[in-house]
This record gives sequence, structure tokens and C-alpha cells, in this order.
Amino acid sequence: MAEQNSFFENVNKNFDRASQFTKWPQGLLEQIKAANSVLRLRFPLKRDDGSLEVIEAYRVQHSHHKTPCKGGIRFSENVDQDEVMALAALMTYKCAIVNVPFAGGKGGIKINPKKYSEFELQKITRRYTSELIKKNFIGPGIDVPAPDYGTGAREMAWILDTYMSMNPGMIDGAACVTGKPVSQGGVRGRTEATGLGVFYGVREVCNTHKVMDKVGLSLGVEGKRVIIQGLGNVGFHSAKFFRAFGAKVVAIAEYEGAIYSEQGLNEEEVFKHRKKTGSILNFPGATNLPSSNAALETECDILIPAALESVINESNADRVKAKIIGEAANGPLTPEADAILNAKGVVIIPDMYLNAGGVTVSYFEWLKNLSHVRYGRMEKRFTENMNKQILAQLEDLTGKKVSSAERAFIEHGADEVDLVYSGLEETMVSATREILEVWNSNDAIPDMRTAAYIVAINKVGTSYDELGIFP
Ligand SMILES: NC(=O)c1ccc[n+]([C@@H]2O[C@H](COP(=O)([O-])OP(=O)(O)OC[C@H]3O[C@@H](n4cnc5c(N)ncnc54)[C@H](O)[C@@H]3O)[C@@H](O)[C@H]2O)c1
Repeated sequence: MAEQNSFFENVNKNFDRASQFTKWPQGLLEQIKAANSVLRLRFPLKRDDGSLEVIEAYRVQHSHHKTPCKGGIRFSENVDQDEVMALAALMTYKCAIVNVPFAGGKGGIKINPKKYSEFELQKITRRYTSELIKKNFIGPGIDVPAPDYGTGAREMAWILDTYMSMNPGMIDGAACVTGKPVSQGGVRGRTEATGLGVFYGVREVCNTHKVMDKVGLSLGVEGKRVIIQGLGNVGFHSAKFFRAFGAKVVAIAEYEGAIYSEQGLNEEEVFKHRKKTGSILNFPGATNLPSSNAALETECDILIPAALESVINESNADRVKAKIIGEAANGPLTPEADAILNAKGVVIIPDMYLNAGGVTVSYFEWLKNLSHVRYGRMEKRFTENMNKQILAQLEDLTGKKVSSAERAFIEHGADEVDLVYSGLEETMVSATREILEVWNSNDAIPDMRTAAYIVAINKVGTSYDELGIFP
């Protein structure tokens, strides 16, 4: 097997393939690709047993064509500078595609969070935040972190508290980080946003005749057999929405193994079982697959890798049987796997926009924090009846059923979660259509990933073009 490229090289390889379909000069393309600012940190942690350990961490601001930079913070043993640069680059392209006015950033701390106590994790997070503050790598208008692999609302609250302690009285301070608990300025719907966005994006692709004819499947997600890799934040919520909208989750993989059930798995029950027993295996009514990776190679309509990068590569791509792959994780396919699967006619819905639900809803949270408004429930009481009438009239007028998010929004009034869901749905549907339109516009564009990169490069390129080059 040939030596694998690094993750950042893979991102740039995809970029280069797409850039041939754009009009931008080579120099500008090189600037768009480059990771502008890379912060490499080493700091000490005093562990609970009194010993000292050196912690390795990064924050990368990939681009500054818009501010602030935006991107999650990952806690994982695999973190290195290259990975964080790649993830930050993907954030730049992702934000451009979904028209979120941020540039890409990403952070990473090279730890396995399971090996540290809660107190130690808090110390690591707070020290990391203080380093970001000192180096001007965090702030509502500078760079705004969010959750990613291995982190969640708890860590975001620690970041907020550290930021506010070191910037007392700052009126917009809550906007320094997103994905916070709702009680700390977070927004309802952020936790499930990435998984819901994955669902909306895949559903829109599944509603497209051209794609479904190509892969030989009937229209719609209903009844489709789905496999999910990784039952974390993104995988769990993707599974939840696929099931809720009539698809069947036939297999779920975690790092310790994978389970299969032709009848379909309930992700909530699987999650509880894993919590109780410490393993996904031996779930009542399901069969254990021979290995975790076997799930990737099991027959299904839609495969959702929602764990980590490069899980589908040259060594296993030809055994993948899915007809559609929805890249919920960042970079789950290497370019070699991409080529093998494209040659087999598989439709791959690319990470750089499919998992944009998180950053889209983070944008809503950031706006909420800056505007100091509360997307409240007051309006709900006053508008409920009126909205029911609007719903009936809308269905009469258009002669078709309104979407579930529209229905929720209209029936229940301007509830925060409804606003978030409908905003997210509109964003994902428009982005999918824009990418499919570019893909269909030129037979030489090989796949959806290339089309998505073309959309992103054109938007970032236009920004540079209009702003001019300083000085
Ligand atoms: N959280 C977000 O809002 C968000 C947004 C955009 C993209 N993403 C991407 O989605 C992916 C998952 O992120 P997350 O936030 O859900 O992380 P998470 O930590 O909540 O969950 C990841 C899960 O994957 C499992 N896993 C790890 N290796 C595995 C393997 N080899 N096989 C099967 N399962 C494995 C882990 O045990 C964990 O349960 C990452 O690539 C991340 O960058 C996350």
C-alpha cells in the first residue's frame, strides 16, 4: 500500500482538483489554501496524584477573509498540527458553502479525555483558554471555539467562565464560544444540530431523481437502511433523525465493536445499553458483527461515518457496499477511497457541507449572544391559534404538505428550537441544491465533493477579490 497523505494534504488535493473549474489565479488559490496562523502550545498539568505532565495543544486560524474565525476544539490522542490545520481549512470551506460569515478555525488538545478526571480536564481546558486569550486567539470578534470530537457543553462553559474571568465586564463576552449550556447563553437545538443537519442534507439528496436513479434507489429516506459509525454527538443525533423520519438504522459501530439488526436499532436504547454495560456489544435482539470496521463493509443504502478521519481508505474502500455515503465526520474518506467508491458509482455527500449544521446553529447562538435577545416562548401563547390558520391556508394555497420543521414552527409559534430547526433546514436544503446545481452544470465535474469545493472556492475567492490585498 502506498504511503498515505496527511489529512491536510488530502484536503488540499481535493481543493486542487476543484480549483481547475474556477477562474482564480494560482497565487490567490495558494492563499486560500494556506493555514494563515498556527498556534502551537505546550503547558504543564499538575495531575491529581501530584505528578506533572506536559500537554500538547493547537489552535489554527486557517483564513481571515471573514472574522471571527470559527471552529471546534477536539480532545483526542490523534491530535497533531496537521490534523488541526486540515480541520480548520474544512471550516473555511464549510462556512462559505452555508453562507455563515465566519472564516475557518480549529483547536485540538492531544489527550484521551477518558484518562483524566473531571478536575484535570477542567484545568486543561482553562489553561488552554488562558493561553488563547494571551495570544489573541479567542474573542467574539476574533476566534470563537465550539465543541468537537471529545468535547461538549461542559467544556464550553469552562471556556466561557475563564474568558469572562480574564475579561471582566465585557458585555459581549458570551459570544466568545458557542455550544454552551442553554442556561449560559447557549441556544436550544445546538446539541443535535450537526446530526440534524446531516439528516437534512442526506434527505435532500435522497429527494433528487438524478442521484437516486444513479444509485438505483427509490426517492426519499423512508425505508432506507442506514449504518452509523460512532455513537457520539453527531452519530447519535443522525441516527435519531433518520429513525424518526422512517429510515431503519440496521447497524451501529463504536470503537469496541458493532451490532446489527435487520429490524432496525433504537439509538437511545443502544446508548443506554452501552452506558450500562460499558460496550455496544450484546445488545438484546441484535447480532454482534465480527469487528467494529465490519459495519463499514455491511450491506446498506446509506452509510454515515460519524467518528474520525480516514476510516475508509485504500485498504477497505472496495469492500464498502453502501450506495450513498454521508460524511458526518470530517475527512472519513481518503482521496484514494473516494476514487475507488466514485468508480463504483457510490454517491458521496461531502463532510465540508454535510456536517455544517453545528456551525450554522453556532452562528445563531453567536448572534443571540451579541444581540442580547432571548428567542422566547412569549410569542408562542399569542400566535398559536393564528399560526394554525396560517398552516391550513398555506397547505391550501400550495396544494402540498409543509415540511416537518415548517409545521413545528408554524404550529407552535416562534419557539427557539423551532427557529433553529427551520433555519437549519433552510440552510442545508439550499446548500445541497446549490452544490447539486454546480455538479449538474458541467459533465466534467466528477462528484459532489468537487462541486462543493467549487462553491466554496468561488465564495472565498470573491471575498478576497472584493476586499483587495492589504497593503
Ligand atoms: N460535534 C459537532 O458539532 C461536530 C460538527 C461538525 C463535525 N463534527 C465531526 O464529527 C465527528 C464526530 O464528532 P462528535 O462531536 O460526534 O464526537 P464525539 O466524541 O461525541 O463522538 C465520536 C464517537 O465516535 C466513536 N469512535 C471513535 N473511533 C471509532 C471507530 N473507529 N469506530 C467506531 N466508533 C468510533 C467514539 O467512541 C465516540 O463515541 C468528528 O469528525 C467531528 O470533527 C462534529
